[in-house]
Amino acid sequence: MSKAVREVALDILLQIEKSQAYSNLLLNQTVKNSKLDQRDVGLLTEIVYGTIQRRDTLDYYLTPFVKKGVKSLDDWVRVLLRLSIYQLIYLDRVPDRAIVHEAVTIAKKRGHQGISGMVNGVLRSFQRQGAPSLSEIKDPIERLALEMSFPTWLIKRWIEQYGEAETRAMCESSLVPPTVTVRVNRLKASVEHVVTMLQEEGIKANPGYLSEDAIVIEKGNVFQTETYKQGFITAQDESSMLVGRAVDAYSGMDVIDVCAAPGGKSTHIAEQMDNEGQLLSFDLHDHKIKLIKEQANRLGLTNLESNVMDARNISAQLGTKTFDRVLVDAPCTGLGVIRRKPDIKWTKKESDIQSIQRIQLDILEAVAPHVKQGGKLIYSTCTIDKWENEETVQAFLAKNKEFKLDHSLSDRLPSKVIEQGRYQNGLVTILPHDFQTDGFFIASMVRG
Ligand SMILES: C[S@@+](CC[C@H](N)C(=O)[O-])C[C@H]1O[C@@H](n2cnc3c(N)ncnc32)[C@H](O)[C@@H]1O
Repeated sequence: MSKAVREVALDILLQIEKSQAYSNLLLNQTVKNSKLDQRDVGLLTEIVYGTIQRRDTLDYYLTPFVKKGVKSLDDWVRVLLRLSIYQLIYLDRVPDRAIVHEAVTIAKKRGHQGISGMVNGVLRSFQRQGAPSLSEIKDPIERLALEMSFPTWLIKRWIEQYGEAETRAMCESSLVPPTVTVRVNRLKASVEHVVTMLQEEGIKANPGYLSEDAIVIEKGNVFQTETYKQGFITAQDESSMLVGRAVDAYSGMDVIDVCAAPGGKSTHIAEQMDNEGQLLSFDLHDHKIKLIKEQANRLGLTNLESNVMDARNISAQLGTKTFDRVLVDAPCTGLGVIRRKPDIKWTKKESDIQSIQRIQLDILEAVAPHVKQGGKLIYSTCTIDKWENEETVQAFLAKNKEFKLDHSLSDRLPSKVIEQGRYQNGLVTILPHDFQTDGFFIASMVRG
């Protein structure tokens, strides 16, 4: 049973490494096409995420045991050793003997006698001698980076922006498995009612901690339930739900969401508009529009219309049309959702921040004339990098004097966020460890 799981894990990890495939998408796809049972899926998920999350720490631990150097190993051997060491250190439910035996069996199957002997030798030496201490690393930034398994540039950047304690807390929270949360479709039922419906279908669920629309799923596959299929709920993180509330849209308004796919926030806004008025949901990519439409159909939303558009060319497509609310849930580095997509920390480069900020600013500039006088422009990201957040907003405001920060945003945020001290003058940043949610940034601006 578990031998198959480890081979599948090895293949997924190799694919992520080679083609920079997204871990969550690849894992979901593999699980869908496999015959693995629920327990095996749990183990597979744990090994894949854990090995990516702890990649650099695992390589550091392996270093004294691999004479020719971890980097010079064939990719598959390095990944096999990583995932085996990960299990030896962090998983209690599999006996160490079985972990080593299975690694050696896989090595025999994929390589020659010498390689399986080497894998056996490395893992047995590691068992005997244990992991080398990280305290030998003198440089504090390098030590924290290896301890938490984060790239040094990111640790440095976060320390500059948030200080050492917050950086450590953010890293630690990214190593904890993410919670599954869903948003209740208020057009159909209340949170309490949906919790009962889910319990009747064998799902352990509780009202959310941060968002008034959220339900936290403790146990069970919620996406197989009738409650889900009949459009009572949508998968969404609790901090992401705060964006929909920040938009402050109600029935009869003209609203536009220019970076809308796969539709998490658009469908939330459409629900708050009581399925009335007009919500236009656009995205750059044609194939993603289908996802928005599927969600809107499932949820029974008829006030939402979706189409392809490059937000930077909005005027060419919509002329001079203006809206009461404009949402820019911008493309970003995703540095707030590393807990959910751990590969982000290895694939993003520091230079990506600057190039993505250019796109964010271009989108804001292009949509600004389409905000009605007295209307609101909401800018959100799932990154916590200040350059993509506060700096982007300040740069936009400096050039667009008719916009001001909207201080009424605080009225639409949960009191917990204000008490945490994360709100300031129309801007809010939620760090991943604040409430064990995704990291998020929201700015609300009003056109004078
Ligand atoms: C953070 S995601 C949006 C998530 C979405 N709002 C939700 O809640 O489900 C950013 C989206 O922006 C889209 N995008 C990137 N550049 C764009 C552009 N120039 N114009 C419109 N959409 C763009 C991407 O395809 C991606 O779907």
